[in-house]
Amino acid sequence: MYDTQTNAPALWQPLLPQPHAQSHKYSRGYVLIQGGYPVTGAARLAAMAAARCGAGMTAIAAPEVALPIYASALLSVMVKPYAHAAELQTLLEDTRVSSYLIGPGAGISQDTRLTTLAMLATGKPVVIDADALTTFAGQTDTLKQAIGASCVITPHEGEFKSVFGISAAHDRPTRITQVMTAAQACGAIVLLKGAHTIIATPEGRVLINEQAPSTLATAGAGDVLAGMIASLLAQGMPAFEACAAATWMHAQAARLFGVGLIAEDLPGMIPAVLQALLKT
Ligand SMILES: NC(=O)C1=CN([C@@H]2O[C@H](COP(=O)(O)OP(=O)(O)OC[C@H]3O[C@@H](n4cnc5c(N)ncnc54)[C@H](OP(=O)(O)O)[C@@H]3O)[C@@H](O)[C@H]2O)[C@@H](O)CC1
Ligand SMILES: Nc1ncnc2c1ncn2[C@@H]1O[C@H](COP(=O)(O)OP(=O)(O)O)[C@@H](O)[C@H]1O
Repeated sequence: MYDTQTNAPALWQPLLPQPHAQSHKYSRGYVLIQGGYPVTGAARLAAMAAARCGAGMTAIAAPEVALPIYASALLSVMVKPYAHAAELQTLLEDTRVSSYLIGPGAGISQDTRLTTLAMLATGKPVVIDADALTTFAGQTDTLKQAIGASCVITPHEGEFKSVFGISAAHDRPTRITQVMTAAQACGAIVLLKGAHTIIATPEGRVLINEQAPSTLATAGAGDVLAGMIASLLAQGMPAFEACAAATWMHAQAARLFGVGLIAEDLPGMIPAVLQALLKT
């Protein structure tokens, strides 16, 4: 049996990170995002969301060929170009990095898979989304062996099916049980996205987020959510609460914006959502 709670700020609000007088940019959390090529929009959306959620430093590690695209479209987000795998590994080993995100726009390739494993090998929090998840299709055991503390995977239904080999059920109790079983099987927090997002830990904690507006069904909204989770993890928020807070704030940002929402609109709404949460 499980006890499913509905996601609400009371569950995580006191744990939201806040800067203090002694903070510097690196001490506020450093999110390193793998930037893809030729799909570059997804990592940029994630990076803007990570920065707006309070990480003091957000950087995109990008193949050298993509440097002009990333650098011309980003100001506060740093771009770290690499020419080959060894240079990327050096970027990953920067001791100041406090969380990683891989998947948005990464491409379904052996390189993406190896970079995901290299991120996991650091022992720091990792968010695995989109293409990076797909590179582990049907390989839950491999994921489980590689996953250490604070790993979050964020599949939509299609990715859930490809990684865990089962279609997410439509009836709620079965769906929740499936996500809990998936979390146990891979040893990570599993966040199954959808109109109602389910968040489950390997230890059996589970939450359901119910306040997302249907305007969130728009390209890139999931990339924004992944960046938000990575940001809260980088700032030291416990992983389950970071997932719950990011999912709630993501939905709230969309609600505040209203109709006509596109993914680019979400990062800019985060400050108003955070401000209201930190005031109450
Ligand atoms: N601005 C940018 O740069 C953006 C870049 N992006 C990046 O592009 C990359 C590939 O993105 P993508 O959309 O081609 O792949 P993906 O989402 O896996 O769809 C493939 C197939 O999966 C299915 N499917 C999808 N969603 C489903 C669901 N909820 N529930 C069930 N099934 C679902 C559906 O197939 P069907 O089931 O309909 O046959 C669909 O045709 C990826 O790296 C991403 O991060 C995007 O984030 C957009 C903004
Ligand atoms: N009908 C819906 N109602 C509310 N939220 C939705 C709905 N459909 C999708 N979402 C949310 O929108 C986001 C879509 O993410 P995802 O499927 O990864 O798209 P993308 O890959 O384009 O970023 C998720 O946060 C999901 O929970």
